[in-house]
Amino acid sequence: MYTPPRVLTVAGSDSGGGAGIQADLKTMLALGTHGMSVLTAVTAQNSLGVQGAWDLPAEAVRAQFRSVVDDIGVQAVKTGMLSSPELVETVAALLAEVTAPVVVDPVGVSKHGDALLAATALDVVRTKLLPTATVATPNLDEVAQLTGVQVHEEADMRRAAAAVLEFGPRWALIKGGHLSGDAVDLLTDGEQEHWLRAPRHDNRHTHGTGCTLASAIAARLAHGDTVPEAVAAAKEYVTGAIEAGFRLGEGIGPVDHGWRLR
Ligand SMILES: Nc1ncnc2c1ncn2[C@@H]1O[C@H](COP(=O)(O)OP(=O)(O)O)[C@@H](O)[C@H]1O
Ligand SMILES: Cc1ncc(COP(=O)(O)O)c(N)n1
Repeated sequence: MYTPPRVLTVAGSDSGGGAGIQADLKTMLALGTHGMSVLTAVTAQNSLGVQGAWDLPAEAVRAQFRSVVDDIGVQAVKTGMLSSPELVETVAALLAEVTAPVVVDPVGVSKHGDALLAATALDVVRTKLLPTATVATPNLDEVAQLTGVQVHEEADMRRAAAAVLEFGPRWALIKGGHLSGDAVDLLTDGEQEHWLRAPRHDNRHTHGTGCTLASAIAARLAHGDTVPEAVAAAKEYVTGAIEAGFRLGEGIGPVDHGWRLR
């Protein structure tokens, strides 16, 4: 009997279904894996923004993680919204005991500018969470928050990646989605350098792009891809999902996780 690779997301819930745990699980299914979740926080969220957010107790995060890892096992893990210093610390300690590859999306702020990580948690992200990462996937705002490096053009992305690698992830994927022109990301481990370039789709329905990309990387890693192979496949998937993004509610709609099924 075939058993699909198992992938775990440790992230927050987006009630609107476009980002967070919901985006992660849809992506994992679309890429042929069995998705599992450790919920860190619950948000009341829709296409207009985040209307409320509540953290789960650290004990609940630890218990979910134990339930999944001790019985089912994981072949890759992805982290997203971790919200508070205490939860970042808790998750970093749990990840330290995992041998599977870990994709850390250091989620800071939602597309609408709502904070999803306390400013007081930045230091724990730098010193405890990033060192556990096989791949860290900051967007340009997160790069600036974590390293102080401001990226205004593609040429600045090398400096940004070097600054992120200082915190200890094996690979840094600097996402250039917030620049103009082609959607260009830089993947590097400090030696190899891979530039991933896709046409920019003029589609405002981009809610969940970062979550989707990071989960797709984790799913491909669980299938056994190398990091460069996984990131290339994930970039292709997220680009198609952005192109197919659709209107939902009155604001920014989601990417289409099911685009390959249509
Ligand atoms: N309009 C767009 N067209 C095509 N690709 C995009 C677009 N916006 C973002 N991307 C890509 O989506 C992925 C997520 O990037 P980004 O939006 O910067 O992350 P985040 O959601 O964390 O802010 C990256 O691969 C980026 O290049
Ligand atoms: C619960 C939750 N987690 C993450 C994001 C970031 O979304 P994006 O992928 O668009 O940066 C979000 N809006 N909500």
